Amino acid sequence: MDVLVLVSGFLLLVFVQWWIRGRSRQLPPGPKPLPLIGNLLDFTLKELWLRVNTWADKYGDVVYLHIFGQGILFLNTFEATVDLLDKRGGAYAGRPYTVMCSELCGCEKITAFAQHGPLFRRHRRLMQYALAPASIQAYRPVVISETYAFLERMSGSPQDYLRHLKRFIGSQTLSMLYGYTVDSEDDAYLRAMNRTLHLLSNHIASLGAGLWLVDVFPALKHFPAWFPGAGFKRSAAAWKRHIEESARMPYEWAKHSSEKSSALSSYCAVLLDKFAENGAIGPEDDADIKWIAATLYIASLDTNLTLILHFMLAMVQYPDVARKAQEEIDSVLKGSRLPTLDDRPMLPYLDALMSEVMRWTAPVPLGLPHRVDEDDIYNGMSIPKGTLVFPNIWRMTRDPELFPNPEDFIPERYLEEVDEATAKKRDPRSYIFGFGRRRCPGANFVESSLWLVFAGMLATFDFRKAEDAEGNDIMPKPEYVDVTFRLFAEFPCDIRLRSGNAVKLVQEARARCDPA
Ligand code: HEM
Repeated sequence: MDVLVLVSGFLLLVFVQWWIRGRSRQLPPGPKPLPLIGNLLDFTLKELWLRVNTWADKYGDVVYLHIFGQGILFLNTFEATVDLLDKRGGAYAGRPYTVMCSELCGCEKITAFAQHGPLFRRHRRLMQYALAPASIQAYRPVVISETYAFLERMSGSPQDYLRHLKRFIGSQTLSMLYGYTVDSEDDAYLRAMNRTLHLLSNHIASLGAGLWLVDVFPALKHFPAWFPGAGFKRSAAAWKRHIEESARMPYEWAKHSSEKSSALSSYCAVLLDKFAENGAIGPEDDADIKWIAATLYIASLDTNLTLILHFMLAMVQYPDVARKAQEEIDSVLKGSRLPTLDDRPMLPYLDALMSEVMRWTAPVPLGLPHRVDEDDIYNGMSIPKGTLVFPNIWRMTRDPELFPNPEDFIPERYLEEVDEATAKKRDPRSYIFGFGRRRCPGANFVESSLWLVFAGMLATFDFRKAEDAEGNDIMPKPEYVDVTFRLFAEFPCDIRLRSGNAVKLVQEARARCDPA
């Protein structure tokens, strides 16, 4: 009898332990996977955020899937995202590790792809210094002069807006990072950097680039490059060379020119000065400054382009909003000059419009993936080490409780009086820049650079719908072309100078920026 009690007790203990372990290994809910390929067929590269939203409706706050065993977790509420990516930030700060991108193409040196380790921490410390509000003041003159140069080019041929925008964002970023002035669209540094961005987005590092076989079967990396089928190794070697060259060239230029007293103040100059104060710059610091600058270029382009294009789309689709913002600008400036950052406190409607652009755009709708570096449990659900975690920023910006009629563009929602907690929850800056230790370090910078573009464009141009051959308005319908950014191709619109005075104001503003 005693033996029976002992054995039953032992079996009960084993069962309880098994049950607890089983429960603790319970993965979050999600669509049912197929053997081996998992949920591969559930994914789409077209507006993936809409598909994820349907999973959120069906399965709730957290949704888990896998592709070939690689776990993928979507966090569908602000609260769940803060719980994991902010509050447990130390464990959730990794990035995906892939043989093709991280190893063969050498992208680990680019901060956005770096694992959560010593290089990442050094980079983030330097970025924090160089992109802090006090340092940003130093780049303001180049930001302003590039903005006016853009408005001047736009006033010559407004219908070429996409070309002007790409040139503007590239020139402004190179200028701010290296103190380098681009004088044509064919500039060698501009071309090299843009090719790096193209390689990363289309061939190496995004979902849109597809899945490399070597990432499913890592042993393939040991094949010699000449081996039939190992073409990926030859491509990776060529791409790696290009990426390194595109980072090296403008940085060498900045180092050389920072020795001259006439050098423009830039991110590189700020950091080179900081190191010079502490003695000679070591090889590790040198490499860090170079790769951070390249990272910042790569991170600036598509994010800025996505936001400015959505701003233009909103101005075309919501002419009353554009008119209201223009009336506010006119009432303060009376057509005497273009708006400057000092005018911002007098233009509250424009501020509300900018917040609404950020919310409505949700430029990186599913953020960038964070990799979990240790096994974790959340609300009784198991999150295995190595899972890639995506914040569902798209859903946060469409929360109907916070934003009634979320698909409509309504700046007035930001003019309502609300308590501090609600204001923080509704501020798109609380989520569009990502979370935790990976949160976008460029958030402070774009706050003033984007405001200046929006204010300048509204002061200078009218945005209308284009007309078809019969004179009917063409409703612009954006075609999203990227899986990471809400980036769309050109859309038909009719952009015109507001008046002859607008050209004069742009030319005067430009002239004030030119060194005497
Ligand atoms: C224009 C609007 C921008 C938006 C909406 C935006 C948004 C984001 C988001 C969502 C992330 C991922 C954060 C995460 O993993 O949780 C990110 C990362 C990053 N952003 Fe931005 N960004 C913008 C502009 C910029 C600019 C202008 C710069 C540089 C001056 C910049 C530099 C970076 C860098 C370096 C990272 C990688 C951070 C890391 O991996 O540690 N961003 N950004």
